[in-house]
Amino acid sequence: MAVLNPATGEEVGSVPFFRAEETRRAVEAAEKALPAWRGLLAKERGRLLRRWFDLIIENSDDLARILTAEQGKPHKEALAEVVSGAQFIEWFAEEARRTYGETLPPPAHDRRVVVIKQPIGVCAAITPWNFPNTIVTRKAAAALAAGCTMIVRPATETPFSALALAELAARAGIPEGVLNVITGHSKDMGLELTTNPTVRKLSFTGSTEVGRILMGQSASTIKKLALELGGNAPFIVFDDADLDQAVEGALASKFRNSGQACVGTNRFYVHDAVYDEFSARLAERVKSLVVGDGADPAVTMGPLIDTNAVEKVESHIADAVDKGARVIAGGKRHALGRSFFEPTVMVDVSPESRVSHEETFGPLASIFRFTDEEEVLKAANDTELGLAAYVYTRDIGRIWRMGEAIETGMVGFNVGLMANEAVPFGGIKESGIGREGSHYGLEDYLEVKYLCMGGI
Ligand SMILES: NC(=O)c1ccc[n+]([C@@H]2O[C@H](COP(=O)([O-])OP(=O)(O)OC[C@H]3O[C@@H](n4cnc5c(N)ncnc54)[C@H](O)[C@@H]3O)[C@@H](O)[C@H]2O)c1
Ligand SMILES: O=C[C@H](O)CS(=O)(=O)O
Repeated sequence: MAVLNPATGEEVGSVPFFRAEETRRAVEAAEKALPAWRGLLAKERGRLLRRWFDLIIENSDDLARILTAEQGKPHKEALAEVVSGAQFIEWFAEEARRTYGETLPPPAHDRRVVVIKQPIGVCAAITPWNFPNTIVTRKAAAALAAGCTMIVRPATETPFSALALAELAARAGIPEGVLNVITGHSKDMGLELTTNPTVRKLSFTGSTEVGRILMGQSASTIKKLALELGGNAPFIVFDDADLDQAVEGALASKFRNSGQACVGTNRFYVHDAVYDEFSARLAERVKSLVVGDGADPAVTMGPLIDTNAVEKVESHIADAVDKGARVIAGGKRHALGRSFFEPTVMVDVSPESRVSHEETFGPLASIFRFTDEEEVLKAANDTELGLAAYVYTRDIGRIWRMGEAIETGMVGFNVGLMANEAVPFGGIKESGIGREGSHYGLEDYLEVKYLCMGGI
């Protein structure tokens, strides 16, 4: 299966196109490796993960170049993703030793209660193309730290980042079968991973539509699930906001990875009192982005993953303009052609527009107006998705009211980027189940077992 560079159309390389049989073999390899891996001391697993982290950092520039070649993001962003991904491994290398159990007050004089934590077992991961390094490591590091083994099926478009990570894991001394990367037919592999009874957990990151399919397929074997799905993040700017902070936060939250980020802003809500100034300043800032091949160090925004993604952005712009919106920056395909698109800012967007309920997943900032807190909270929550939200205000009372009332798994106040290895990353409603990163991320790969000691 050929992998193409989205910036140039050139073939980056090719990978095997496996199907269900090879997937079964990968599951068997993970099952075979499990007893020895879970039998290691936690600190022994931690040392191997730490070595993996060290090798990734040593090879971070090459990993970033692989990432840019297959996914398109600028080298600087790719390097940041590789380092961020490695930091999940560093975190779980340390966290491995903190899979604590406990004793509970006995229910009777002749009983004692002990609670232990054990690894779930063989786990599977299916990952998307937009962050092909860090979304693999945040799953694999937690799974391996807990004593699980894992099969990873990376996105069709971006397999090499995962394959390179697996190569470095092998060089770090992580035994064969502990981390397995397979490439090939997504549906066949997904069906095998969701219905094979040896696989006890599936961790999926991708669209809500596919998450729904995989959740259904997993029911036949009652698999544990971690689902990191679609987003529709609101970015709310109140009249007391620091507009310098808000514009820089907006640029990071909206235009990182050409807007192809699940936690990226999808809807801007700006108070009437600062609407014109914020919009004009964001449009001006956006015009400074340099669009091109991410391998060029001067480039700050790469191509979209493919022309289907471009067509979705165009359809959102056309729909919004039909309903009264105005484009004040960008608005069309870039002169470079292929899947390059001009970073775009639209104002006076109607709440009836598709973009208020559909994830654009592209470099389009759609700015809605609001006048009061109640109105904007209602609008922000008017979606079946609930991953991330951003609020710019300096009013402490409002921060608490919005933080508690917004229906998302994560809320950033006066920041545009908030994901890292030490925090519980994840969504609510149809944005998913479970958390990745922090000790919550390790708990997601452990089973709780109750031991009842009688006859004391
Ligand atoms: N919540 C998060 O952390 C997060 C992170 C990144 C991306 N996403 C979401 O992912 C979407 C974009 O990524 P995408 O286009 O890769 O998503 P996608 O759902 O199309 O694909 C995700 C993965 O699933 C595979 N896949 C697709 N159909 C499948 C099937 N029927 N059975 C098994 N596997 C299948 C794909 O090959 C890919 O590996 C966006 O909606 C974005 O919001 C969410
Ligand atoms: O697409 C969403 C990813 O999870 C990006 S990150 O977690 O913000 O790095």
